[in-house]
Amino acid sequence: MTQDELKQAVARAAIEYVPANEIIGVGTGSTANYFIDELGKIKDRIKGAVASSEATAARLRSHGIAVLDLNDVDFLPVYIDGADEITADGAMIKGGGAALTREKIVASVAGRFVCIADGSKLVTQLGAFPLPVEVIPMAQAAVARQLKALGGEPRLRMKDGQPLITDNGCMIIDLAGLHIADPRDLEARINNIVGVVTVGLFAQRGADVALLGTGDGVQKMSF
Ligand SMILES: O=C(CO)[C@H](O)[C@H](O)COP(=O)(O)O
Repeated sequence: MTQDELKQAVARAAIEYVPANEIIGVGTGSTANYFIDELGKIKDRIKGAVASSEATAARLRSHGIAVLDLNDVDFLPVYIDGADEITADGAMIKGGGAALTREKIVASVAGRFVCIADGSKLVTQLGAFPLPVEVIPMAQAAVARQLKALGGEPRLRMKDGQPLITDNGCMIIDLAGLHIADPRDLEARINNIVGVVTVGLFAQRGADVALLGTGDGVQKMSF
């Protein structure tokens, strides 16, 4: 199976986690896009969705799914999203699609985080994928110096020759070369740097369930 077929398989499997007559949280990225396409097929079963990015909101709307403002929602039973890396205990690196801040916010309001990913995302230690950190633009150089002091190699994410600007008007620094032995501790330390909006480590609040696409079918892990 191709990587896209594995992503489609987990997107289909995730429909089982969508409760009827509720509002759910929806993530960002290619796997989340496949999930949105599946959700479109059962759209009358849910009340609507809270999106973790403008791109996700547009795709949900294109399927006729109501997109709600998180400020009008008290609780989401489930948040369904992809990951760039996930460990066997549910800690993740996210933000490859630059949506980490809204992803973390929407996930924080959800009862259950269901991670959907192809099996290549399962790792024994986080860090081979450069860790995304969303920063306030005026602080990007100062934050980069502090991130370098943590042992990584910071690089400002670019798009079309310019710094990428997120949905929040901020920038992304990707921190390469880390071997993350204690994800919760590193999450706290990076969160503590002035000028950091969000770090793409999802360890303090990791996944509750992971659906991983493999050649032998969808592997389910609960944490
Ligand atoms: O965190 C994310 C976006 O900010 C995505 O979940 C992550 O990058 C995985 O993307 P894909 O499903 O395309 O592999």
